[in-house]
Amino acid sequence: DQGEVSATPQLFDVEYLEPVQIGTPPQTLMLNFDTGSSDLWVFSSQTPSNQQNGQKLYDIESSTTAQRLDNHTWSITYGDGSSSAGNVFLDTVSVGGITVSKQAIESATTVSDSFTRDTASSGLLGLAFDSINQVRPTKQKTFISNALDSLELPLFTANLKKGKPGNYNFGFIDPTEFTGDLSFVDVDSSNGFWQFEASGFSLPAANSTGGSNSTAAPGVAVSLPHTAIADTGTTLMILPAAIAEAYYARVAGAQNNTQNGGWVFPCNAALPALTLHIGTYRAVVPGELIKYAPADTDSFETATSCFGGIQTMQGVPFAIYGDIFLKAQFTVFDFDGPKLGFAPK
Ligand SMILES: Cc1ccc(-c2noc([C@H]3C[C@@H](O)CN3)n2)cc1F
Repeated sequence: DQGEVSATPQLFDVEYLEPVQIGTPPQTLMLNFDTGSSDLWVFSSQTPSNQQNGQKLYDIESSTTAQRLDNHTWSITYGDGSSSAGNVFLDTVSVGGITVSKQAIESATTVSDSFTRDTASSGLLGLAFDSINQVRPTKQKTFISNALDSLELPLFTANLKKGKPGNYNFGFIDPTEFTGDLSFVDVDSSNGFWQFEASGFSLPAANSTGGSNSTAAPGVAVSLPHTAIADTGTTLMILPAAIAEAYYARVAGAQNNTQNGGWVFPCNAALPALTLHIGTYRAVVPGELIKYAPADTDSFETATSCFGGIQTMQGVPFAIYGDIFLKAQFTVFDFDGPKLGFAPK
């Protein structure tokens, strides 16, 4: 089989939502596909009403194929401290025409505030490795793990875009979605993530006049080996401080302001491209993608201070190449290897 679903960005591309059919007759819920986790959980008829805020629910009782997975529960905490927990059911799940019967559906009996406030999302669909699934006493498989044997190729691709719908494909690589050749890098899945090694970065030559989306020949290359994960469920790029410092040193007026949560800069600043070195691949992230969101008002029209798409975070053992990065690269998540493929688009 082959499948394709749209990936629709929410405000400021904070997350991307994809339609998923659950149960019989099918109930379509918008879920957040997350290559940084491995649980498929949903707001459901078991979610307390005071923790709901209009989210569409998985109505367990009205699905004729729902089966309770007795004595199994789940509980998960995400990188930003948000969390959810509940019971487990098995039911039929389809994504872009790819169907898995007896998929573990994790029904939320509690969700933290940020999920309650996230009104458009009915939950998450994890696309990382089964080893970090949080169902106990017996871990459950992800949708992609269950679907793998039925796919033409054991892979899926992510094609996220700035401010407009992109797509995920399952089981095939669409050559019209990228330019040039794909570059592949080995994945170490021992921590359950799409984890790989990056070797450094480069910035445009200081005196280049290249604008915010210039892809002028990158200037000096800086060797800075670091481990990273490809994470569609993280909005920004969380990078080693050395890279963030070198980048924002090239942005007039940039400052790392802990009270508004990280690196900000004047919205009229010229933002250089950042090029990340992954094996022989040079992943260019244009400056326009790094001008992430207004920081001092709700709109780019009135904001003077803007929040950077490149941030740092204490205590995270690896860099997180999130949506800011993935908006600039066509990415192949290949279970054969496993390996990641990147290409410009
Ligand atoms: C409200 C809300 C909060 C967090 C997340 C969230 N989803 O994936 C991730 C990243 C970080 C790591 O945990 C795995 N991938 N974060 C989604 C939300 F809708």
